[in-house]
Amino acid sequence: MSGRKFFVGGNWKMNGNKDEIKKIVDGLNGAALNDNTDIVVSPPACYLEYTKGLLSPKISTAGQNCYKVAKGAFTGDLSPQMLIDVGADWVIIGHSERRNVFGEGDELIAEKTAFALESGLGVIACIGEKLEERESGKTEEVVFQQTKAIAAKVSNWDKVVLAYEPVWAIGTGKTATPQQAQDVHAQLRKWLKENVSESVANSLRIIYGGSVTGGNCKELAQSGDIDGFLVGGASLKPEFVEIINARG
Ligand SMILES: O=C(COP(=O)(O)O)NO
Repeated sequence: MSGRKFFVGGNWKMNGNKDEIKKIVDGLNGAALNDNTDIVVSPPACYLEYTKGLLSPKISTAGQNCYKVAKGAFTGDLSPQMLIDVGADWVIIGHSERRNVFGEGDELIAEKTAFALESGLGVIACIGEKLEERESGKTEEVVFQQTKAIAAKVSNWDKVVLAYEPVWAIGTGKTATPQQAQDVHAQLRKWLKENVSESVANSLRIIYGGSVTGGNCKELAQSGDIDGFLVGGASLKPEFVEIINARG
């Protein structure tokens, strides 16, 4: 195997309330979870401190986004410092919903990634192509461009996890096949070796997201360049335990 520790994140998106979060966390705290997996859950920001207070220490929390400065006149946004203040160790940046719903571009995502890292957070940096880009053979061009923008601003990759999330697989039930995902992950690792360093290419966790379930996670986890998952819908359900334990 790669020697890279398996990483599973649960992106709860804009879902949940205190009662529902308590039920989810009770389920996770009561489950037998693989010690060889880094586990992170990402509730809406307003529930981060509440969730952290309920969680077993085996599970970390992540923000779903943050801005690129520590404070200021940015109504509605929040900073890496605020996420750290409420116990988060990680932040998801550049999710396709931030790109395609809220119009965040590669440059801003790269700047936010760099500042979050400098502030002490780990970053789950998201990339992925749209269906029309895959169908026109532009998958590699798109994900390389997204990664290149991040690489231009990031000097220390130790606390970066790269999440390949094809937009056409997010929330659709149309999961990439293990071969499709493995192919892109391998190409990304090759790009990193050629454009960043062999050390970063070998050590960076590249995780897959897009309709991962308890039913497909084990097959996906058998691919050598798939180092874990970023899970949406299924992370709100008991099957998230199976996904955490996919690489037993
Ligand atoms: O957005 C996702 C994936 O969502 P789904 O698992 O619901 O496809 N991860 O960040």
